[in-house]
Amino acid sequence: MRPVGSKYLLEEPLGRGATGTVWRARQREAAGAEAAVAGQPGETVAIKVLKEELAHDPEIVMRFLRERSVLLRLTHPNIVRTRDLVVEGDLLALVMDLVDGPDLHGYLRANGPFTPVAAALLTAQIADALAASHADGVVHRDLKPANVLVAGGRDGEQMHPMLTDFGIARLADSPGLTRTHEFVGTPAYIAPESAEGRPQTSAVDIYGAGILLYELITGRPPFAGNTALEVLHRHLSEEPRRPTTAPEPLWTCIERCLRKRPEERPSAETLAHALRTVAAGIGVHASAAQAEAALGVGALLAPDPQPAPVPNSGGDADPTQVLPSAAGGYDPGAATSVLPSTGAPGPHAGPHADPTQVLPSGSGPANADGATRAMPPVPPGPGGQQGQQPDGEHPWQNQMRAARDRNDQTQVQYLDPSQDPLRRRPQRRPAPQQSPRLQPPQQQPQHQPQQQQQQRQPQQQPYGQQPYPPQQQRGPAPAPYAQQQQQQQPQQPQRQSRRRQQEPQPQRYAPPSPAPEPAPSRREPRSPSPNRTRIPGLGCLKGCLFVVLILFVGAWLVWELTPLQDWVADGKSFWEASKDWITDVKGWISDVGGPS
Ligand SMILES: Nc1ncnc2c1ncn2[C@@H]1O[C@H](COP(=O)(O)OP(=O)(O)OP(=O)(O)O)[C@@H](O)[C@H]1O
Repeated sequence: MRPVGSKYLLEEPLGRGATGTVWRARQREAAGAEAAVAGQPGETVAIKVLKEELAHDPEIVMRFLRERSVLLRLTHPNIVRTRDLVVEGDLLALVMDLVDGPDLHGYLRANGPFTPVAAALLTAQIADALAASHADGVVHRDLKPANVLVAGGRDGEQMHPMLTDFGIARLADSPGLTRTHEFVGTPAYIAPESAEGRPQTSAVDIYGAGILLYELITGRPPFAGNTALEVLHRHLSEEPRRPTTAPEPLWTCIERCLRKRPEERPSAETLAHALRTVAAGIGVHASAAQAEAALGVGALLAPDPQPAPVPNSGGDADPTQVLPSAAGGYDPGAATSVLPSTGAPGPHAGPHADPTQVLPSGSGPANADGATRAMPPVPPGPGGQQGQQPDGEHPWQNQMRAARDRNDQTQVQYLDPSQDPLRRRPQRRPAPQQSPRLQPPQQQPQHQPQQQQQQRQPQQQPYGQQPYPPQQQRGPAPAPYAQQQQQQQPQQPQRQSRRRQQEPQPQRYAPPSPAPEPAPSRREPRSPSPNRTRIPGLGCLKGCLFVVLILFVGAWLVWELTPLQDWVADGKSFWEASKDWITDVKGWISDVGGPS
């Protein structure tokens, strides 16, 4: 097992995403005061180890530390709690509560679409989580089924969705990673303004909630295509079609969320209320008043008057400029990608964006937005003045060093390379309902079509053995909800995860010393052939020569050892005798016919 910081041990990978790998891990000892949750020795947690390329980028490391307080204080029953942030050497990790359940993407693939009532109630809880985070100035920006973990749901329990990956989009959105004018997100879930590089607000999460709701009731997102470019175009230009399975009030909610103009979308709080009204009014036990309220849900869905802004999220859109570059393979349902933005660089983004713009300071444009408000104050430097380190050190580098010092206390212990969990990949296991996945685009150099090719793969299946309740058996739900859920068959759920293409693993723990445990037996590698030179046709030539030799020897033996020679001689006499015989016959014939 591999230690992360001095407090945690990674046990097994749970899944891999675009920004890192999530591990089941165990707490070695209680975390320090800097953690939001101290935890107990032996406690199981989930740890997201961010990709090395993120961890190597000083800008991202600083952003990681800057976001520390935002992430740690974000608590809500429908948000996966971040317990601690670990900086160890150049390893960055988020310690989270371990959620015992599949993600919504895997659940959906295993169980099929939800009933409208169930989908409305589930999305209402997700909207609750969004409302709480938006109130705190935090916009998720990567809402999708894979980022919703589902706890509960067994033995009649009600499903409990929990939103995860908060702040990850913000981390990955660093100029260090995206370098040029790009955005981080999932094409199927990207809001039009993000696709165009226009400024983003919390309305992007509402758009994501609309897509999610659509996917929950149909099993697929409304805008699909073979390339990211195609999907982006559809988000920008196509109106979603009402699915046959969507009751009118529910469609009203979806349609409002999917408005192209962000300022026409409702707030998360309004959406949650509207969805509960719809769920109560479309069930079979709905009263006349409830049904009427559901039909009038449009009146509830007023546009959000004050959406929370996303800092540095583009501007000055020019869709024609960059859209054609957003081509490439595309996984419609899954992966978070770093995509080229479809807009021109805005005042706070782009290749020349000044990262310090997002640093809290007394004034300036960065301070005007909500997310900046949520950031912790800049600590004073050694000289007591913020941002004025003698060697021009970035004000956040103190924190970075302090965090590293804190975590570098980790004892360096021998780790057999074959046992290093960071070298292992999530296990691929057969899955009953694995959906075929398309290859998403891969990240390309600057100004090129880029996306990260990712592949979902089945992974450890902690739920594979346990019957997860089907949507129609999901426990004490509101009466209409429970009744509506009697049309679908139960299936085994499974967790699914994504794996980026051949992502290199951190290899920091391989000091040579005796192995504490015997390494698992491995197949002996096949020894290479001694004849390493391959001559085309040599085998055939050798075969032919061998056959000729055999024939020659055989013929010689037959000639010498059999009476063939006598037979040949006899054959000559016989031939001559035959000729004499023929001559005699001819003479006889001429004698017979001659005088007469
Ligand atoms: N707190 C957690 N508890 C249990 N499992 C988790 C937790 N967080 C993530 N997982 C599992 O790990 C998988 C991978 O998580 P990750 O967030 O890296 O994936 P992702 O959201 O698909 O990736 P990305 O958004 O970076 O493309 C998830 O699909 C989920 O099954």
